[in-house]
Amino acid sequence: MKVIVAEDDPVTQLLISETLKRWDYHVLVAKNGLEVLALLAEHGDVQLFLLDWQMPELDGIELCKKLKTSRGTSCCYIIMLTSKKATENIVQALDSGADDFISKPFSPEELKVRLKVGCRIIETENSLLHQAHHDGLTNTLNHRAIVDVLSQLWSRSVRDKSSLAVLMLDIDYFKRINDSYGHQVGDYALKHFCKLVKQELRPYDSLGRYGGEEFAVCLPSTEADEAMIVAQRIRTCVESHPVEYDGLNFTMTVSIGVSVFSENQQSYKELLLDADRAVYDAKSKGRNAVVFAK
Ligand SMILES: Nc1nc2c(ncn2[C@@H]2O[C@H](COP(=O)(O)OP(=O)(O)OP(=O)(O)O)[C@@H](O)[C@H]2O)c(=O)[nH]1
Repeated sequence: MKVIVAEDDPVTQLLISETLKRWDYHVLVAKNGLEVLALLAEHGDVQLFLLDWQMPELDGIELCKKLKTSRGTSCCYIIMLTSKKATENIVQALDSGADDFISKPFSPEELKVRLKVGCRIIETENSLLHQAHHDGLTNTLNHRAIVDVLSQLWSRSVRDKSSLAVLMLDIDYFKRINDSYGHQVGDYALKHFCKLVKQELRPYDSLGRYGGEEFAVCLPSTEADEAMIVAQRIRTCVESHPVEYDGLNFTMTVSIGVSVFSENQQSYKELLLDADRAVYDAKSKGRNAVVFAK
């Protein structure tokens, strides 16, 4: 696990960082709060912090407040390390957002177990957050999460006048798959479908389960013609990769509606609605088709 150690005394900094490396932590060091913020610009995934209270420029308490307010939903666990010992100091540290407090001089064994507690809490929170945002079957974003992503991207497009496309994907005759082969095979087919779609997307595109066998894809910085190409690629890929399960082999197809951001839209909901209408058109045109929203 990555950990940022902030300590202005070079000897103590070296002692702590070498000890943590021996315990298999990936250690990043800073000598004040500002350096921690600079490190985070490059290592935004760090969640564990060991902060000295008294540091020049930006001290541990002020840094705690900044980290807790700026990191949104991403979990971070802060251990405050200080020679202060009074109850009022502990209260102040925890009140400013620290999760734990160790008084110097401390025993390495105590530091080791407190770091372990931090890792345990970070892992639990990460797993809870993942469950809150993902669909349990397909491991794609769930309905609320994909709508949140779209709403944020839409606001960014309004602000920057940048392009944005949405694809609405609806698997064709999915009920027949369940009816013919059973629900378990239907579940497998949904997972297979999502794997195929994901391999056609860029790392910064988002796929989410909008409902049952309907999925939404957000394509930031994507114009209409590029979105149509991606949609056609997905359609072809699904059609040409049959579901293979326990001796079964059958082809699945998908109907896709495509819509793009325009400055006339009042909300991201219009973008979704347009894509939804286009899927409906694709279905009425015979399915296994891509339709651009008018
Ligand atoms: N196995 C499985 N089936 C699901 C799941 N969620 C929804 N479904 C099924 O998906 C089917 C969707 O059926 P319909 O809405 O009639 O659509 P369709 O059969 O795909 O037909 P068209 O969309 O018109 O092409 C229903 O039978 C649902 O029970 C799921 O998580 N697992």
